[in-house]
Amino acid sequence: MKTLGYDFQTAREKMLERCSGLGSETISLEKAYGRILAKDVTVKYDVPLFDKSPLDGYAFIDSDTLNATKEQPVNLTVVEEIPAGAYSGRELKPGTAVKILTGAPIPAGATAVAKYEETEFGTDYVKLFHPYQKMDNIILKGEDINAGDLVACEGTLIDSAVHGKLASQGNCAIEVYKLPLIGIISQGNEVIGSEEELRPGKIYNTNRFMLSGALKKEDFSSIYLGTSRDDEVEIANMISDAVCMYDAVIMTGGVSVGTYDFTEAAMKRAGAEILVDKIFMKPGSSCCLGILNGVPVFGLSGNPSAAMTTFYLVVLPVIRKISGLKNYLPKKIRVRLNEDFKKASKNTRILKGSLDLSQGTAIMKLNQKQGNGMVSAMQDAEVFAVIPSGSGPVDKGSWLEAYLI
Ligand SMILES: Nc1nc2c(c(=O)[nH]1)N[C@H]1C(S)=C(S)[C@@H](COP(=O)(O)OP(=O)(O)OC[C@H]3O[C@@H](n4cnc5c(N)ncnc54)[C@H](O)[C@@H]3O)O[C@H]1N2
Ligand code: MOO
Repeated sequence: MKTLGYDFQTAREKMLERCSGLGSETISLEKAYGRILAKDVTVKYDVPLFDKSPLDGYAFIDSDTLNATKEQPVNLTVVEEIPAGAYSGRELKPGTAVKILTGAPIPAGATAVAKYEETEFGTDYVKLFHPYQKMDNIILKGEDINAGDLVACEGTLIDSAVHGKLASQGNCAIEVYKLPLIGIISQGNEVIGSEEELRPGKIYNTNRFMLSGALKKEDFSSIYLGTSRDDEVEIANMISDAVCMYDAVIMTGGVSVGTYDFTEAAMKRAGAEILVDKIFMKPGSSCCLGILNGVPVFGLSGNPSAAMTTFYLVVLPVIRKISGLKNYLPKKIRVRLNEDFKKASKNTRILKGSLDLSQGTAIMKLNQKQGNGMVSAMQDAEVFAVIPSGSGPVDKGSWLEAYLI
């Protein structure tokens, strides 16, 4: 008897509120890409560290150019060259200029930069043909990042931009959350491995690869722990072992109400607390989700598309949260259907499709195969759209709430 049924948001919340980030570890900047910050990082050094030139040209004092015209240019004496990486200790005097290269520090006293193309120059002079304003073509110290600013807060993914910001502060040790490792268990007397000979009634295991691939796409590592027979004790033992070694366990199969569906009984036998035993959506309603020794255990449908629906809407956000990520929920958008969806939806229905952004709006191209047991239903899927329960057929051009997967 199923008594713990919820909409997918509530089911997800039930699991999320019982899970949190693993401990932290300190790693080098070299290894930081793709990891998640375990504490706020503030800036030590201004970026840039000094006022600098954005151009190859000449630096000078703006007031020297007050009367410069095309006909009567101002002629300044070039006293020095400052390439990037060099530094001039001299203060610039009126009537003089320095040749300066992109990225080089502006010398003391200089207040403007002109690019080569606007000047006429020789080795020891430069002519300027119009007046310049104070700070023309000067990148100011701290303009990009100010010392004391927050580089990124706890729970942020170190993507290439954040990695760059961290790198701007020198070779620092970075505190990140430990990486979760996920165990995958398949279930079913009918399920065989791809190396095995196909016999009548048997099927090849597709779910383990769909799950491990979807995890890998988000940089989560998983290990396939094998396929159990439809046997309550065997499944319970696999779950008990798995929660000692892994930070989350995902199983498929055996969550319905048939004679050979043992997931819930096995989870209970292993000592798990069951938090959800049904989700009000199609596909993906059949599931059994719980916690054992603080480790989330997800029993998903054996049907491939049903399993992946629950995976993206419920399981992945929980795994993201365990990994320390602050933004763990799937991104919500609105999409327009590219064709009629003719069936009425008694339950909340999750449609799969791809996104076409070429016409300036998010158009969802419905996958032609939507069945809960179909492997093809997930092909090219980028977005899950939600048809609310009780809806009739949905017309082409209708707007639906959707989630990016
Ligand atoms: N009397 C009822 N029967 C069913 C109901 C129901 O409400 N009442 N719900 C149906 C729905 S909806 C779903 S979804 C499935 C859920 O089934 P199970 O989670 O118990 O999964 P199995 O029966 O073990 O398998 C279902 C299907 O998937 C195939 N399978 C299993 N594992 C794999 C794998 N690793 N790779 C590929 N395919 C797999 C399996 O052979 C079955 O065909 O229950 C309905 N029944
Ligand atoms: O429960 Mo099934 O998972 O609706 O497709």
